[in-house]
Amino acid sequence: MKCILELKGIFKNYGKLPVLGGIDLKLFESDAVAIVGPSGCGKTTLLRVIANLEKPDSGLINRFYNRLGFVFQEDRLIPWYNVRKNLELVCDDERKIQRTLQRVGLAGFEHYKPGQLSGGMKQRLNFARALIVEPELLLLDEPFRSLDTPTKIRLINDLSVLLENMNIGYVLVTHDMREALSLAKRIYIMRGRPAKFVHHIELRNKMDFFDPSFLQLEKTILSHMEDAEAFQ
Ligand SMILES: Nc1ncnc2c1ncn2[C@@H]1O[C@H](COP(=O)(O)OP(=O)(O)OP(=O)(O)O)[C@@H](O)[C@H]1O
Repeated sequence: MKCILELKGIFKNYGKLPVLGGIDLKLFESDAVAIVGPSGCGKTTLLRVIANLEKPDSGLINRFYNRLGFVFQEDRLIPWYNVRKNLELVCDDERKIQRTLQRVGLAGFEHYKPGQLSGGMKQRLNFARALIVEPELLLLDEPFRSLDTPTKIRLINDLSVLLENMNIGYVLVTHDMREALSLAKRIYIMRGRPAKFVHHIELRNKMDFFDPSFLQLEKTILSHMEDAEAFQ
């Protein structure tokens, strides 16, 4: 399997605050990875380092992909532009706009402004903005935050199928174990100040949101995260 990204010994401080303390990670084509960890441990910082939006203080990054998509934690939509115009800001190829709207389930909503969309539809538009460039690697920073459970489950299922069909590798950052277990095949647990990966879990397949074996895995992951709270 082709490696698309390799991180070796990544360290990052913000001034005197040590945030990342030696992160190693290798991602492959069509990979499905989740990173979980307590709030403030450095998950977003790691995504920003991967996306080259932050420079690490030391460490090595090898990038073997051409295009990257990023779904940011905060909304990056322009409220006075409609759906189409929000996409045109990223890519003005009409065929790609149509195809992407179909893919994310927003065909027919081209003329809606973000304020006229539901939370789930707004997030579909955020996915569309990241997917329209047809990335080989997609970074997802808490993409289901503030969505109600039924909307979240529908979105997770749709996104999981879509990313698999498009052969896109992705890294999902989340606090939510169920999101991680539903979307990832490898889950890394980050903890400490500065943060490292302290544990990782390999799953044979992504799991259904209501899989009965969820509880045990959720407990295992949480036990590592609770240690983290005590550690800080
Ligand atoms: N630009 C910045 N300048 C200074 N400190 C920062 C900056 N960005 C983040 N930090 C600090 O770095 C630490 C890690 O932040 P980061 O946002 O990466 O954590 P996180 O795990 O993604 O948190 P959350 O899950 O709450 O989003 C925090 O203590 C935060 O205050």
